Amino acid sequence: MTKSTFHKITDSHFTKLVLFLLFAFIPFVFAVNDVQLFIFWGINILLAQSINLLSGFAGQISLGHAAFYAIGAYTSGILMTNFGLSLVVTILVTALVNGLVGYLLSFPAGRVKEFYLAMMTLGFGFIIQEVAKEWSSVTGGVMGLSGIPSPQLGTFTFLGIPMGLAYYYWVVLIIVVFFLWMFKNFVQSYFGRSFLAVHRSELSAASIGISPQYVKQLAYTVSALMAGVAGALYAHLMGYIGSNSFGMMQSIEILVMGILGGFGTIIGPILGAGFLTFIPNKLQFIQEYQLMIYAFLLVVSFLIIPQGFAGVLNLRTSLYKNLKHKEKSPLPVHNVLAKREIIDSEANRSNQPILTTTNVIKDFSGLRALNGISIKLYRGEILGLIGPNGSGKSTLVNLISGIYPITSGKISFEDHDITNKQSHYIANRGIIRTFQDPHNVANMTVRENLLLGNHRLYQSGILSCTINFKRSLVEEQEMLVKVEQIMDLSELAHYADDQVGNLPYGIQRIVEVARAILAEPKILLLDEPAAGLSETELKLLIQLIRYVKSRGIPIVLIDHHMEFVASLVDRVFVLDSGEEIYSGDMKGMKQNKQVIEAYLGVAKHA
Ligand SMILES: Nc1ncnc2c1ncn2[C@@H]1O[C@H](COP(=O)(O)OP(=O)(O)OP(=O)(O)O)[C@@H](O)[C@H]1O
Repeated sequence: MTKSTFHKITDSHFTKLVLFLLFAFIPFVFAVNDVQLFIFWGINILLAQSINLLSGFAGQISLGHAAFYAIGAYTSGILMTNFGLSLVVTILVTALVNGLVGYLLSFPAGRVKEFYLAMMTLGFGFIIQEVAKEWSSVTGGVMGLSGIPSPQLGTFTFLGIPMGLAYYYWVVLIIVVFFLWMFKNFVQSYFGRSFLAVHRSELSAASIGISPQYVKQLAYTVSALMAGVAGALYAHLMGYIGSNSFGMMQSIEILVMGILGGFGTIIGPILGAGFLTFIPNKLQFIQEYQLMIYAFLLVVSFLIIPQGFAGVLNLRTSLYKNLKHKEKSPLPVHNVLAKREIIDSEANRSNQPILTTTNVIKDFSGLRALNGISIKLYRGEILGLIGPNGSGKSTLVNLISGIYPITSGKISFEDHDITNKQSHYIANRGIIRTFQDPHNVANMTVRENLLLGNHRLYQSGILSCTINFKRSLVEEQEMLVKVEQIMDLSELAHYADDQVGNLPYGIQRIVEVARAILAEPKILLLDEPAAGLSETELKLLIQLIRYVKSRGIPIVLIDHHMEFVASLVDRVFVLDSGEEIYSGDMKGMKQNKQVIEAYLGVAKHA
């Protein structure tokens, strides 16, 4: 069976319905102990997807994830025992409380990375466990919280009806299926793609208008919410909770389920959760050596199957909704970009510039990379920014796009002061850039990367994307059509479903430029886009740049390839050691003594 046939079968509504019915049938076939195990699997699926969202998608390490599980279990248990609230209400309140805790944690956690983040989340896990142990008036302390209505003890009612284990199983099944459905919708929307973009590179995500801070806040909130619901289901299943159930070991178990199953996929963590639910239970002797076995599984997983079970089974999750985007759109290709007034750049000089830098200075601890640079960029023109290596070209683009803070001076865009604004803010205003080394998301396909370009144009809210409201589907469809069009224009259709990291370097560059075009820039900043391109790729690049210009969009073009620059630009601005040495047309530049000495002479011998 081919891969696509397999995906078609597993993705079809019919297969999903059959699976759901099979699972619904389980209480009729299996013994009580096994039904309980299936309930645990459901709870573990929520936990595994919760860490999958936070770590697998958004790239935020969490070593204390059991803390969210604990908060959910205690909140729900306390609400039910003390206030007699129903399961539906306790789950909703628990989800809200946990979401709030996750949101608050995102502020300190969002400020640190890697080792420090690992330590912080570990500390968070210990704190919550200690609070559960010591706050005995509320949590029952070391004795734990008992008396929670439980289907196992026959004390659980739902809508006034006593509920046995089988009924509880069905409730858990419905909740898990509902969450998985929402999870899939979320991951396959522009929200999910923004998570992976931030995971791979915050810098590059910000350059297309994604706020890393927002992504982290959302990731912690939703992840904590899911773990909280799992905690609530656990508390009601057991009828008793103690702080020992939410320690370091539980946090590691959650992590192992995600990693072993396959972070960044949907099916992987479901399999990982199943593995860690059923195997230790069937092989009781394992329990004594649990920590050692988990550690071993982690090492094996990292070394042998770094992408987990999902990787072994080739179960990659696509990051867009499978709408009928491949049907050719009636819109012609040139509608990818809204047409702006095309202004002759000569006549345009007397108008207001769209971008101005005034007396910009940039110091890097002792080194002055830019010394009082003032440039003006007018609508409809291509400005070449050239100069020898280390002259400050990229630094200027980094200042305009908000990557570096400016030492002094001012940058204005459409009459707004954008000096020292954050990168994603600047991108969202319409200044889009590419990098010297292509900054695509390597493990996303060409189509998914191009969809990232559209990010700043999406209007649908999080709920709309998660519940698949029609408006969000129509919007996604429109974006997919634009992606198809730009793929036609940039001859990328052939690579649409290939992961960008596996493609030749030149194609990766074209993908990045095409992605920038899809962001509908008001200004496009291209940092050495021709470097390393073959003749054919260069022609394609020129075609794309001309297309952008034909839509009236101004471009700042940095490159050392003089023929390429000369074939495109209206005027040039030449830098040497952070100073302006020439500004004007190409012809004048070629005759300018200072430029010949500083750059062109060198270029000849390079
Ligand atoms: N993050 C940084 N930290 C310290 N120094 C930097 C940093 N970025 C750039 N520089 C320095 O600033 C100067 C200008 O570098 P920049 O990368 O802007 O030059 P460039 O003209 O783009 O060169 P190239 O053509 O090689 O890309 C160089 O001396 C460089 O070493």
